[in-house]
Amino acid sequence: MDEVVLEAFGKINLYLDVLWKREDGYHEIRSIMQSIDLKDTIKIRETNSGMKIDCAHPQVPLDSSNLVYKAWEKMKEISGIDKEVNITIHKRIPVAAGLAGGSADAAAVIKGLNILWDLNLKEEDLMKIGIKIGADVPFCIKGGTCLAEGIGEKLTSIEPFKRKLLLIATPNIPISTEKAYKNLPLDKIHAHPDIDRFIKGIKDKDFKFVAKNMINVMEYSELDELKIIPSIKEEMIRFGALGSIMSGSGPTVFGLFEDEKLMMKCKKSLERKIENVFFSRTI
Ligand SMILES: C[C@@](CO)(OP(=O)(O)O)[C@H](O)COP(=O)(O)OP(=O)(O)OC[C@H]1O[C@@H](n2ccc(N)nc2=O)[C@H](O)[C@@H]1O
Ligand SMILES: Nc1ncnc2c1ncn2[C@@H]1O[C@H](COP(=O)(O)OP(=O)(O)O)[C@@H](O)[C@H]1O
Repeated sequence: MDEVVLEAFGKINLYLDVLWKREDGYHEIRSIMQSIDLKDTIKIRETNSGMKIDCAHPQVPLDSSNLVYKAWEKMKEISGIDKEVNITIHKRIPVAAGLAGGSADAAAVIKGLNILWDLNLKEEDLMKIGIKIGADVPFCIKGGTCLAEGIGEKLTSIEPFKRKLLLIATPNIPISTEKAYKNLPLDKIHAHPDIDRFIKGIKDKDFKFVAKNMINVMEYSELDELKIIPSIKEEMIRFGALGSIMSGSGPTVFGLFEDEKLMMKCKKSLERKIENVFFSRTI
């Protein structure tokens, strides 16, 4: 085999709490991470003519700063295999949007090279490689519905929260994750919501409870780029979403709906002011 094609699924945070800043600059978090059916497609092909990345999306770098390049470098280092590859990214996940698009692509390359190079590494080993690239990469390798702790790398699968209707609205305002964390006034976040109760809601399949209790403390980040968030959330609720919050460091806002027709109406309304509005489902 000299070629593999993989799907790289995006994620949302159904719950995101930031606890404290560590000495290494990273933040300790507690999150419920959820895979969604919005995906990039990654093709990895062995080549002798130099490492090359192809992607038609103008915001995706094609050099060594691309997370797929870093994933290839790490896999070479760990396996001792020094083979060049051509990686083609079909980008559908909005970039720098809080949906972990770059991390999903890196996760797909880690999994893909494990297959292509016959490494037989276990999922846990792949996740350890993933954390060297980014905090969201281990989750993108594992997928599903997980409690994420530490900086996002300590993952515990919980009851699946599948096939829930999502409306996703991504304003065209790329946000740097680093800046969003830096501008988070941790001293003002006093009430940390009850995650155990939230997880119980997922286990009990209490969809309404989950939808109404979703929370993302990163919405408090003091960035001008995030000023648009409350109005999108309000519009989602006005049109019948059972709950609506920002995903990750934003600016994507998603709403959980029960009624497809209401969701359709909401999409039409939001499209008047937001560039990217689309339907998705949890997986
Ligand atoms: C906020 C979250 C929530 O799932 O997602 P996104 O909005 O990026 O999708 C994650 O914590 C983001 O994970 P990820 O985007 O992989 O972060 P990384 O590339 O590892 O780190 C980028 C920068 O964010 C900050 N960072 C990241 C993770 C974390 N737990 N604490 C941090 O302080 C650090 O300043 C780091 O330099
Ligand atoms: N494969 C990739 N896809 C998207 N962005 C990438 C990729 N590799 C590196 N990047 C860079 O990473 C930044 C964050 O991208 P992304 O992972 O989409 O956002 P987020 O962390 O908010 O989910 C982008 O600004 C982009 O320059």
